[in-house]
Amino acid sequence: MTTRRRKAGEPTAQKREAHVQEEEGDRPYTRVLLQGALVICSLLVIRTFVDFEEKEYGQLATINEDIPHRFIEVGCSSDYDKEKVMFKGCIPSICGRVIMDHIVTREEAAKLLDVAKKGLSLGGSNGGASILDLHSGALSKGDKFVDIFSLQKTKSINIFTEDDFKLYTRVKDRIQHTITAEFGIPREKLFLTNPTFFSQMTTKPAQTVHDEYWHPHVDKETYGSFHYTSLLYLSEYGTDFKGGRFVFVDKDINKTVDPKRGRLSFFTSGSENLHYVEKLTSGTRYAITVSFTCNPQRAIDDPTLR
Ligand SMILES: O=C(O)CCC(=O)C(=O)O
Ligand SMILES: [Fe+2]
Repeated sequence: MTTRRRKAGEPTAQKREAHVQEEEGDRPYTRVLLQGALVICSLLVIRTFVDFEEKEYGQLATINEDIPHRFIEVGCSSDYDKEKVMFKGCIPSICGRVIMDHIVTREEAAKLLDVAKKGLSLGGSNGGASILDLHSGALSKGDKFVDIFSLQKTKSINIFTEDDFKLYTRVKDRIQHTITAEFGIPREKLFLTNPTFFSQMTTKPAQTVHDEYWHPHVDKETYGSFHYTSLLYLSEYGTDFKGGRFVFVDKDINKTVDPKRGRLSFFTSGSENLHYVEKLTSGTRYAITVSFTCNPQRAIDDPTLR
């Protein structure tokens, strides 16, 4: 039998055992500590992310709200300075955004949706957004535009009725009247301008840059003649489509407008109202962009059945 002498400073057998037990007991304790730290870190990350999301998006009009009237003033950009004298009384002196859910009824919006669908069924872009302009007849088809009225003739079909046009004009007149009342413009100083169009947005990838609806833009720059832009929503965020919210790009936080059938949103068209539409993630979104100008030379007539 061999025995070994304990060296000076070497722990006794009992001490060694106690130490081993301590180490083994330590491991789960350390693990619990680490797991705790991990949970706290994850919670912090989630919190930061939620904060970021909240900072990124303020909600101006949600799908669950019913909004008789909401006016949000924003400081006017200098975009109108050169035109103030020329179009006195019409150029905005107060700029802003307005949401009104009761100017157009849900029934009227549903009928306009039918008009949009039957018109767009004759065409449709290769992806992204498609438009139908009842004034000029322009309809997206593939990677270009065709004239829907000529197309009707070639196909010997009549898809629109007098009533469709009457409804469109009646709704447009009401929107125009609402904008003049809201911004204090004499009625005879504001004119419908082009392009005024139905839009259809899908998840199908856009093939041309014109069909990419998700880029931030200023309507006054993009379309030239616009002073007031209005958007009438024909379908619903969350049920008819997902994604596709309208977003005002602001310095502090972006503000969203959820499209809702019959919801009217209008705003001054300068760079105080930079905006875009979020990419859709499912479904199809329909709206009408109804555009107004203070420049009588850029006025367009009501559309007629041809
Ligand atoms: O449909 C929308 O919500 C916005 C469309 C738009 O920005 C435009 O037509 O210029
Ligand atoms: Fe726009």
